[in-house]
Amino acid sequence: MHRPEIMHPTHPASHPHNASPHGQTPPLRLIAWEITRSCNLACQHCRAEAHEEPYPGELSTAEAKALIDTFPETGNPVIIFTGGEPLMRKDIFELVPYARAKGLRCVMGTNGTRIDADMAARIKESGIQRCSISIDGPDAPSHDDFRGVPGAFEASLAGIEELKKAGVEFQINTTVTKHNMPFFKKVFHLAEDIGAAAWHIFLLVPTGRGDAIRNEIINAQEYEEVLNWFYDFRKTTSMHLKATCAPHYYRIMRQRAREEGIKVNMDNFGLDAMTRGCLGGTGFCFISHTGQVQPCGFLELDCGQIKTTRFPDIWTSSPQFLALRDQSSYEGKCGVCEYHKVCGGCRARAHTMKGHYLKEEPLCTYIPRAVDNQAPTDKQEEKG
Ligand code: HEM
Ligand SMILES: C[C@H]1O[C@@H](n2cnc3c(N)ncnc32)[C@H](O)[C@@H]1O
Ligand code: MET
Ligand code: SF4
Repeated sequence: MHRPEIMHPTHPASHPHNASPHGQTPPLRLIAWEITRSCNLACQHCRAEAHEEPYPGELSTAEAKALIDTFPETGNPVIIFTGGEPLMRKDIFELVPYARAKGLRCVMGTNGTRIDADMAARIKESGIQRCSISIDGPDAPSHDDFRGVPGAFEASLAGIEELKKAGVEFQINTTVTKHNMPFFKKVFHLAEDIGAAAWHIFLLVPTGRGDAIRNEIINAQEYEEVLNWFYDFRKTTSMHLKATCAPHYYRIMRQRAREEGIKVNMDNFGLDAMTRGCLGGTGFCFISHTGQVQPCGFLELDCGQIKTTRFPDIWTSSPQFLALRDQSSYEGKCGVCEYHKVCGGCRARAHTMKGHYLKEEPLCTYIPRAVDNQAPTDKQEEKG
């Protein structure tokens, strides 16, 4: 399928020639913007702890448009309109065309349950280039239980059918947990069967409501297993597969390619060869429903507030973003790992499970060469 517009954002370090408007500041590739936190579902893992009622402090239409005006100053980012449930925001079909008119590429992250024929037509007309729909199990019982509302599975699939009829490309987003790991392959096949352009997996981050289901996080060994399956699935499908919140995938991809004698380059791996596991603060950022800028939606660090500081200035100068762009500020094995530039570890998990966003990724089995040379006690700790 020809998909000229929705580029897979690449890691700025791979593009030293990419001139930035702010000297050393890398261009923004992707912004996830939580335009509302209200939502009609009640998912067990929701980072936003979203509920149906309106949230105070959401940006007004005028504030939202003024924010959009500043996006082109940061590069040419893809804007992900997310939530909460973005379709619950009343002015969504005013904001998307406004952003399109500025030349911005726009996509939407939705649970899909509210998309009927009329909504699908409006989405198409607004200029949204792709929708992600979250599917967390291969059938109604597994999905609905996790998403907190009976009928959610059928409603999401019906929404997808309407998008297809309206000619809107879609991708499936799936959050991997202990509960659905046994059905991983089935969800992959479901995504293929219904014609998804891509399958993006999210690995549970214990934040928001996700904190209460920490025991559902797969362990480091299971991560290796899932990401190795993911690598193998790649060879069998034309869907684009992307591991989000599982930055170790980009290490595993290189380890497997080396074993198989395949070079990691654009010819063999497309843009996966150019991107990085965690782009938070280097090519990606998140803007909350109230205008707080964060490295990602799962890491609630206050990197600046767009109501008081211009968004491009936050992207250029936030101390947290500057730290995330500097390998020497990373602690533990992530700081010395030879895969640092292609992985980076999940900063949100480091924050919620190890106490600080610059600590090492807690769920990685890999022992970097620099650590392997140290005393056995260190190695034990790394393995634990
Ligand atoms: C093209 C359509 C796409 C859609 C609709 C989409 C949708 C989403 C959504 C809904 C989120 C979650 C934001 C949140 O609510 O916290 C997200 C996060 C993210 N996506 Fe995508 N995405 C798309 C493409 C891509 C591509 C091509 C990449 C390639 C690198 C990508 C990388 C990411 C990253 C890094 C995050 C952040 C996850 C985090 O916060 O750690 N996305 N995406
Ligand atoms: C954008 C994607 O993020 C997922 N999502 C929401 N909350 C969490 C969390 N705590 N951990 C991982 N993924 C999450 C949604 O289910 C959606 O599919
Ligand atoms: N509500 C949408 C989904 O479930 C997007 C945001 S999830 C925090 O995919
Ligand atoms: S994960 Fe998405 S669909 Fe589920 S409650 Fe949160 S915002 Fe709503």
